[in-house]
Amino acid sequence: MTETQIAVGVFGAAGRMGAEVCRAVQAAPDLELVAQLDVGDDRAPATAAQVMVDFTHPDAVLDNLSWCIENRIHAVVGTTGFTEDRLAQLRWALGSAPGVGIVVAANFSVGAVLMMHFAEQAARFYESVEIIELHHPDKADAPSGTATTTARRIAAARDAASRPAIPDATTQEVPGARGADIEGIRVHGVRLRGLVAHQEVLFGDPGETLTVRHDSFDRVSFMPGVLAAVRAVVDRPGLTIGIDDLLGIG
Ligand SMILES: NC(=O)C1=CN([C@@H]2O[C@H](COP(=O)(O)OP(=O)(O)OC[C@H]3O[C@@H](n4cnc5c(N)ncnc54)[C@H](OP(=O)(O)O)[C@@H]3O)[C@@H](O)[C@H]2O)C=CC1
Ligand SMILES: O=C(O)C1=N[C@H](C(=O)O)C[C@H](O)C1
Repeated sequence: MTETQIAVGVFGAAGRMGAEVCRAVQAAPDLELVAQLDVGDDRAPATAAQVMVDFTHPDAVLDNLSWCIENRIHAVVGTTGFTEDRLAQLRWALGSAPGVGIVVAANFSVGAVLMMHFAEQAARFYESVEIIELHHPDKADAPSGTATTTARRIAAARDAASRPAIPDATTQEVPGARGADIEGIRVHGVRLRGLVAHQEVLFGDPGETLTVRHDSFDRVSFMPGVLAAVRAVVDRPGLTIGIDDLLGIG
């Protein structure tokens, strides 16, 4: 490792995302892969890391991050399941570790970040909006973190514009037919072999609709965002949510 390289470790290194992150870090001249950890592995090699990247499981991520904070190691986190309560726990824990940075992002693909941004911009103009997220069938969580984040951002934008509730005359429903209700926004999940990660945000007004769609066809799509976060987090103490700022979006 040269003096200018950032030492990086990966939690979930054998997983779909973790393996891709290991390849991306190894291919980047300014980064050095110093630890690849999976379930049950001794974390000792990770003490050599300046930044740990976590793509594991919502049940595992907080314990990994507590360990990072205790050991004053920055973290870049793509694992889903971050509720407001979990983010508050992280902020509180970071309070005892000045200088340590954590970036948590529901989606590291530049296109998905733009899709969420565009959807947020459109939100105040339309009477109706629904989200369809489409993923590979091996995904553990539904709705996706991206869909949940998008729904929250749209709900906040509608709220700020004093938009009334979305019209829906449904009175008879097979349970689940109208999807999940995330802060008043309907979110529908599709799990289909052949897919990777996709999302459509559908807006409707009298006489017109607008669809904002993003497709990740390959997990390489997440790597520029992950590496940008790894490079940025060493100089970004505290909690950063999303990579919009790092990409200059917003
Ligand atoms: N933010 C973003 O841009 C993206 C986020 N994701 C999210 O990342 C997460 C992982 O996705 P994906 O890679 O597809 O899932 P995988 O199941 O393929 O990978 C998760 C890996 O983490 C391992 N793991 C579980 N617990 C621990 C632990 N405590 N310490 C270390 N490793 C652990 C698993 O091991 P084992 O299999 O033995 O349990 C597995 O190898 C999900 O939450 C997903 O939604 C995915 C893509 C993009
Ligand atoms: O599990 C996945 O694959 C993905 N997870 C993230 C999510 O839940 O939003 C990001 C992307 O959609 C891929």
